[in-house]
Amino acid sequence: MITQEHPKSVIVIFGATGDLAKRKLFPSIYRLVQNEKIGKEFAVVGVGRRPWTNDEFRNNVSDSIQSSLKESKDLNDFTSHFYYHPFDVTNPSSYLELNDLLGQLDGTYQTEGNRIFYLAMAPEFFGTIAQNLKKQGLTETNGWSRLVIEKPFGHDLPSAEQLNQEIREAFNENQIYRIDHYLGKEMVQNIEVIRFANAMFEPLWNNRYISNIQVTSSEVLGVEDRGRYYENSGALRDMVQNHLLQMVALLAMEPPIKLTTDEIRSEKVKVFRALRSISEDEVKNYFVRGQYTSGKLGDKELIGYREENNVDNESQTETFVAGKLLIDNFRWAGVPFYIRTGKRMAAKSTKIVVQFKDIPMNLYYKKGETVPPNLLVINIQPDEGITLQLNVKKDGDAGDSMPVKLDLTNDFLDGINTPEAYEKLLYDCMRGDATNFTHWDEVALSWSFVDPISEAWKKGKAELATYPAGSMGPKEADEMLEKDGNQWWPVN
Ligand SMILES: NC(=O)C1=CN([C@@H]2O[C@H](COP(=O)(O)OP(=O)(O)OC[C@H]3O[C@@H](n4cnc5c(N)ncnc54)[C@H](OP(=O)(O)O)[C@@H]3O)[C@@H](O)[C@H]2O)C=CC1
Ligand SMILES: O=C1O[C@H](COP(=O)(O)O)[C@@H](O)[C@H](O)[C@H]1O
Repeated sequence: MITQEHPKSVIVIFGATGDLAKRKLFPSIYRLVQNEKIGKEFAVVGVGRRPWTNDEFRNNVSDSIQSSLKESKDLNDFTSHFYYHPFDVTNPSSYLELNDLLGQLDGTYQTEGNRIFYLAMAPEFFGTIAQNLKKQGLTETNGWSRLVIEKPFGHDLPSAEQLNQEIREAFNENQIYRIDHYLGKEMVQNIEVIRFANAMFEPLWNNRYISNIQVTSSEVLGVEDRGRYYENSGALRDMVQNHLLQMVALLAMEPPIKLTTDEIRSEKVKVFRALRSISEDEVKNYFVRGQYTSGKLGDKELIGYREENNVDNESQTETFVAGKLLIDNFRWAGVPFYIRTGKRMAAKSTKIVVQFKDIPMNLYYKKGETVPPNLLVINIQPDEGITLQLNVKKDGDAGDSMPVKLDLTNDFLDGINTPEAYEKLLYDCMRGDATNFTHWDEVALSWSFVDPISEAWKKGKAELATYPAGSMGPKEADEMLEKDGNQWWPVN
């Protein structure tokens, strides 16, 4: 059941001394309190191995908030709800002491026995933690207990199945919240509303009127200090298996009969089932992988991926992926969904471009010229909003037209006040709303789609292209669309 307001809970963060907790989780909890989404009935217990005291932990939380948010007030009051409990999560007996602390905090903060266990740690610990929580009795409370799991959920389908089995021995599916932070982004959540609340789009949202859909998520950052993780992951597992496929599912799904978690998830699952699987030998025709070499962004000289920390100097890991997806159902037969993502690209931008089919006859452009297509652009980040590219009469020339953009960016959204994705997802989890978390079926189907691609690459069945850091990816990604008579639309 979904709680309507002011959910109460103790939140245990495993990995509370790590990067994700500091950059995303603490500021999100702070904003939930400041925005009065949660009241005083909450406590946070941080777990890590570092021998910090409560005070050291609280100082770290304060620093994180001051460095991530423009304004911070009442920090002492806020951090007084935070407790640190150091232990190695592989040590079963330590969970008993943690349970005692949770019992005390339940009483002090009147959290009604509700517990969130947030696993902000490397995935190899997920199964162990879940099982220890169950075995040592931490899930037996008067209230509810929920498990939030960070990505990546496994490395491929077999490892994801194994992990799922371990977790399911301790928690039911309805207690498990697999986070995909893209599903918490305002404009990703807006995809459904734009599609299903506007009479003008839904009738056109099919293969009769849409030529192709492009989903780009480009990053300016390189791998930073995550080389060790990224070498085993690459862009396919890091971004495509989760964030990009989730956006494709939201764009392609049928209208759910109700806005409930189960109905929405079941429509997304149907999209994953209709995704045309690609055999290892076909991968080179549908996917391009690339790796950045040294380059320049503005005045800044950038090193190549192989020179980054903890990266093999002969690494074959892809830092860029572009792909062409086909969805074999009545609505989408014949419409390519092009996706691309990469690190060290020219711009930080997540954008969806829906390109409509050409008009049947060109009355307005000169012979040989084509009328620019109508484009619906959903800007997910850094700007949020939508633009619609239409053709209008060219000034003073009755027989000519030109494209203009109907820009709804500033009119309805103020990016500064838009809640962080993690803030929304944490709040959803506290309220028991799992709609914007991924169900196991979605995870399993997306691995089934991705596994032959990574297998083909591992076996060298497709070239690893290169691109200079600071560019929009390898030329092979442009050629993939050119073969279909299409082109990538600019992201900025
Ligand atoms: N950082 C990011 O931007 C994103 C991260 N993620 C995911 O979030 C998770 C965490 O990532 P991130 O914060 O970057 O990782 P970090 O390496 O920064 O943090 C790892 C955390 O795990 C703790 N830890 C490691 N081993 C143990 C152990 N045996 N017992 C107890 N604590 C332990 C560390 O504590 P200590 O050192 O004190 O032992 C530390 O708090 C990963 O699954 C990652 O894939 C997902 C999306 C984005
Ligand atoms: O999950 C991940 O996402 C980030 C990009 O997230 P965004 O919200 O900044 O678009 C990516 O940098 C990271 O490698 C990946 O693990």
